Amino acid sequence: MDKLLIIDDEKSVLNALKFTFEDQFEVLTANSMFEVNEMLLNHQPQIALIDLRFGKISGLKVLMKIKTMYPETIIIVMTAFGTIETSIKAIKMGAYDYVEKPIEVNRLREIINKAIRHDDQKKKFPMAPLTESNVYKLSEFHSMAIHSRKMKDILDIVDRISKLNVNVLIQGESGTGKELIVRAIYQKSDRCHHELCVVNCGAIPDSLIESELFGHVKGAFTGAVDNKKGVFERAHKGILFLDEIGEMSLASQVKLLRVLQEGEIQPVGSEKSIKVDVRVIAATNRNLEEEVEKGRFRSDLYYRLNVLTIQVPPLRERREDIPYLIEHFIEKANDLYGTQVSGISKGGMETLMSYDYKGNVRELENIIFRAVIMANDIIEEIALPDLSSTIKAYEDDVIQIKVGTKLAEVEQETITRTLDAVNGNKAKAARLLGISERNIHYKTQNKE
Ligand SMILES: Nc1ncnc2c1ncn2[C@@H]1O[C@H](COP(=O)(O)OP(=O)(O)OP(=O)(O)O)[C@@H](O)[C@H]1O
Repeated sequence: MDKLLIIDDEKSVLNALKFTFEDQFEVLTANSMFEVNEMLLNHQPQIALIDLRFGKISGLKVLMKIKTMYPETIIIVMTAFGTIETSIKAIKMGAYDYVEKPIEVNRLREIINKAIRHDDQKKKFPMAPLTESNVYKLSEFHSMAIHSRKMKDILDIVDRISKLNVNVLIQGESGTGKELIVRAIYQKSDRCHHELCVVNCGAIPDSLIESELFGHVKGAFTGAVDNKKGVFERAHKGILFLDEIGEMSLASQVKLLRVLQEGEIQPVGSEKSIKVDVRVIAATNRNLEEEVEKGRFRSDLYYRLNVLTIQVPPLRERREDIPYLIEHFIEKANDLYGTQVSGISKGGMETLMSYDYKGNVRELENIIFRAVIMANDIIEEIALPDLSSTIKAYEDDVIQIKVGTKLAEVEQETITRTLDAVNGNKAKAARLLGISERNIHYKTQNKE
C-alpha cells in the first residue's frame, strides 16, 4: 500500500482524514515538527498532505523539507479560505495542487487520485534495448528498426531474393518503409557497388518522364542545353527504384515496358540505342491488380515488374514494432538536434500504442521528432495531429469540378485548396490527401 503522510496541527482533522483514507493508503500522521521529522526519517511517503498553517511553522518550510528529502513525493497543501497567494507560492515550490479548508473529502480524494494517475503516467516506460536483432543498418544514413514477426519475415524474403536478378514489386501504404526495403535489397545484392537510382514517378510530369528515364541529347527539345544521362543509364549494373509506379501515365508505361523487354534505351533526340543492365524495383501504395482491372495500369507491365511481390503491412497491423521504432527515432532525433532525451513516459507510450497511424511509420517519426524538441529528460506529453477536427473544419469547403476536366488539373486544384485550408502545412495536407509529404513537395515545387 502507498503511504499517505498527513501533516496538521489539529488532531481532529488528522483523525477524520486518517479514517477517510485508510482504505486506500497506509496513513501516517504528524501534528508537530518533531513528529514530521520522525516520520520522514522512517518513511518515504508517496503523497504528503500539508496544512500550510502548521502551528507557528509555515507549511512552506515543511514542503521544502519533504521536496529536498524526497523529490518524488506528491505534495498537496491545505489552505484556509482566502489565502490564494500562499497556495500559488506552494505550487511554485513544487506542490501538485491545493485544497481549501474546511475540506470537502470527495474533492480531496479526486485530487489525490488524479495526482497518482499523473504520477504513473510520468514514470518512464522501460525502453526495449535496441540490439542487432532489431536494428538493421542499411547505409551511413539509413537504418531500420523492427521487431514484429511480419517485418522479420519480410527481411527473410529480402535475404533470399537480394542476389536473384529479378524485378520486385513492393506494395504498401504510404510511409510503411518501402524505400528502406529497397535499400536493404540493394545492400545485400551483388549490385551494391553500382548505383541505386531513385525516381518518384508520381512527381515527374509526363512531358519530362522520358528524358528523366532515358536521358536526352543536346538540342532534343527547348531547354535541352546539354546531353543528359537518364536514370536507366546511371543505374547500369545497379538498381533502379521506381517509386509510386501506380501514378505513371499509360503513355509512359508503354515506353517503360519497351525498355524492360528490350534491355536498351534510346535517349530523347538520339538515333543510337544503348544497352543497359538494370534491375528494377517498383513500389506503389495502390493496389496494382485492381488498377489493371480498371484499365489504369497495363497488365503486361504489371507482370514484368511483379516477378516477386513484397506486401508491407501498415503500422497499425504490427504494433509490436512501435516501442522499438520510438526508441530508434528518439536516438535519431538526439543525434540530429543534439538533445539528450532518454525515453518516454508510460502515458506517452500508451497514447502511441493505441493511435491508428494513417501516415504509418513516417507519421510516428514526425510525432517523435516534434516531441523530442519539446521534452526535457523524457517525453511526457504526446501531441497527436488531430486530423478529424481538421477534416471537420473544412468539410463545407467544396471544389466544383466540371465533367471532362483534365485529371491533372483536378489534382492540382485539390492540392492547392487543401494546402490553403491547412495554412500551407505540407505534412498535414499530405496526411489529408493520403500521399507522401515528399510527393506534395514535388507536385508543388514547380508552382511556387
Ligand atoms: N522500420 C523502420 N525503421 C526506421 N525507420 C523507418 C522504418 N520504416 C520507415 N521508416 C522511416 O519512415 C519514413 C518513411 O519510410 P519510407 O520512405 O521508406 O516509406 P515509403 O513506404 O517508401 O513511403 P512512400 O510510399 O510515401 O514513398 C522514412 O523516414 C523512413 O526512414
